[in-house]
Amino acid sequence: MSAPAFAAQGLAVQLGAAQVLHGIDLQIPAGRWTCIVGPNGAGKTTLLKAIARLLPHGGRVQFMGRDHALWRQRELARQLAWLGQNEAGAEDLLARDVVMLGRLPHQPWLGAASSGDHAAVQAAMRQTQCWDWRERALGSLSGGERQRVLLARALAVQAPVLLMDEPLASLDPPHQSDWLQIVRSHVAGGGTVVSVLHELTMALHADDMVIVAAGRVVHQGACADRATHRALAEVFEGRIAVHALAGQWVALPQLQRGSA
Ligand SMILES: Nc1ncnc2c1ncn2[C@@H]1O[C@H](COP(=O)(O)OP(=O)(O)OP(=O)(O)O)[C@@H](O)[C@H]1O
Repeated sequence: MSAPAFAAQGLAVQLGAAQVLHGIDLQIPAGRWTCIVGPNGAGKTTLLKAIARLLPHGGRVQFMGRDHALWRQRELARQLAWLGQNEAGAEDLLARDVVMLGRLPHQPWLGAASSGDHAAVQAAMRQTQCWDWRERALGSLSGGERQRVLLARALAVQAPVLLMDEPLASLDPPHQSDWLQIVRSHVAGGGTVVSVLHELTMALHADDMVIVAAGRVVHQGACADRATHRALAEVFEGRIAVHALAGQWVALPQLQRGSA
C-alpha cells in the first residue's frame, strides 16, 4: 500500500490550559477526499491545523511518509495548500494579489512573479469564478466572493494536498456545487483533499469520514458505509439520520418528540 498522506501517532494538542486533542492515532489516505466532522468544539480545526504543522503538538505526525520536522517550510508550502476558517487580514490587497500569495512558495527570494505564476493565478480565479473582480480590494467583497478568492489562493499553489477548514462558508448552492467539482477533479487527478465541514450532506460526498468528538477520533470509515452513518447519528445524539435520496447520502435532522 502506498504511504498515507498523513499518519499521526499519539497526536496531542494543548491550547492555553485546555487539552484539546488527546493522543490521536490516525492515517489519512493519499489520493482521496477525507472529511473531518463532529460537534462544535470537538477539535476538528485543531486537528487540521496540527496535521498542517500550523500548531505545536505532542506525538508524531508524518506527511507523505516523512516526519513533520524533516520538511523544510518552503518545500512543505508547495505540497500543502491551506484554506482557513474566517481568515482575516490583507483587506487592502487586490483580489489578484491575494491569490498571488499562493504562488510565494514557487517564487525565488525577493524575485518577481513569473508568467507561470500569473497563469496559475488567472486559472485559479477563473476556476472559482472570481476573475471579474480581480482589481477589487479583498475588504470590499461579500462573504461568498471573498471565500472564492481565498479558495483561488489555495488552488493557485497547485499543491497535491489541499487542506480546507469550512470552505463552504458563505457559498451559495451553485458555488457549493462548483466547489464539489473542484474537489472531485483534484482527487481524480491524483490529489488529496482533507476538509472540515459542518454541512453533513456535503461532507457525505467525500470518500472517507473522520468523526471527532471531545478531542478524540471516534470513527473513521467510508462515507458510503452504514457504520459511518450510525457513528454520525450517535455523535450527534440521534439528532440527525442519514438517508439515501436520489442516489446520494443525505443527513436530515430528526425532530424531537414534542417539538413544534
Ligand atoms: N487558543 C485557545 N485556547 C484555549 N482553548 C482553545 C483555543 N482555541 C480553541 N480552543 C478550544 O479547543 C476546543 C476545540 O476547538 P476547535 O476550534 O478545534 O473545535 P472545532 O471542532 O473546530 O469547533 P467548531 O465546530 O465550533 O468550529 C474548543 O473547546 C475551543 O474552545
